[in-house]
Amino acid sequence: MVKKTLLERLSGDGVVVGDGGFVFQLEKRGYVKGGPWTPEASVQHPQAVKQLHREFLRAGSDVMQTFTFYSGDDKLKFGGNETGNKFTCREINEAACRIAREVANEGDALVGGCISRCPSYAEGKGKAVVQAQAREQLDVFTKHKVDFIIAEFFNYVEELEWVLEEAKKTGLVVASTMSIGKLGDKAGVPPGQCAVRMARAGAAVVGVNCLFDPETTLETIRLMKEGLDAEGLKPYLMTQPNGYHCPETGRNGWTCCSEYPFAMETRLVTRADIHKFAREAYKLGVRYIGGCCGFEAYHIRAIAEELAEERGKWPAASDKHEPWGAANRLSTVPYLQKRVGREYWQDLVPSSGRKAPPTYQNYDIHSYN
Ligand SMILES: N[C@@H](CCSCCCCC(=O)O)C(=O)O
Ligand SMILES: [Zn+2]
Repeated sequence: MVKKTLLERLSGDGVVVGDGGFVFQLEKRGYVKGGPWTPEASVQHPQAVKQLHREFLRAGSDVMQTFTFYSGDDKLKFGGNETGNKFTCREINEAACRIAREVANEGDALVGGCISRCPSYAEGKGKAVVQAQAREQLDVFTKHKVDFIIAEFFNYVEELEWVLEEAKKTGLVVASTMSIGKLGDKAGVPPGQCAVRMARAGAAVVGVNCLFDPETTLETIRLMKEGLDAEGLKPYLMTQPNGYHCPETGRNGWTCCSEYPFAMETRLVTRADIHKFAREAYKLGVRYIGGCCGFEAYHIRAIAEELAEERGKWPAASDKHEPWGAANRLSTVPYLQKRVGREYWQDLVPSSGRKAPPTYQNYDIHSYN
């Protein structure tokens, strides 16, 4: 089957549904070490990586992002991490490309070769070192014929420009996202200027991923769009926020929350939140809509279901899910049978359930017999 390319899917107002979060999900499942967050699981536990790709494919993802986040050799060794002595970037990227392609071929999905920021930039090692690291990763993507490149999670637009310079040489389409909020990158470059520089450096798709929640991400992509419009630039827009409500953050996003990274659970977004996010992103003109850390398969399904009409298709996982809880009618509990419909779920504000701070509601437990 000849698959439509990324640009063919995006052209004509098409919508591409991205995948969800890998390192956070695989850490919870015991296959990734939180802290370094490196992707050696692509070599050590390929079945676990494959399973997660499959879950996102079934949920509606059009893209299998190679599990190569933070796979640069400098990151694998960073801080004395033993991982760098046991695994190389090349072998991780090779394994990850094979896994992503295998699952992508189980459906109509594309493979996005994922490259992310490297510690060498922040350590000031310079352009030659950063670009040599990027070439190592990009070479594997070229060899494995990935469908396009995803350059993600950059917090300095200059580093991303250096990587985009190398990525352009592959001849592949590049989608690039920065991990920034309304305040812009770590050097103080505002979001609009970051977007303009990404587009001018050759990215066909520009946007933001992670670090910020869906609401902040929408505000940031709006600023990016304004910057692009002012320069008459029209790249496609992409958003893959994290899946945790964290409005109280400055330039460094959710890492400022004391709960980051191992106690974020009560902040997790609901599927109703993601319906809202997907719709707002679509109305803003975003056409590559996915998620990052915290986004599980049911969140991706919520994107695919919210935009099913625009996409002209439903995800496979919808055969086990009737939108807006309609299947609750089949519950044996009378009052649960009533918890159906968009009007019930879309504005429900979940409690954390904890007694302190008092964010739980004083239910009369006898009213639910
Ligand atoms: N494509 C990747 C993006 C991960 S984004 C950030 C992960 C944590 C980074 C950190 O705390 O250093 C994934 O889905 O895991
Ligand atoms: Zn993330």
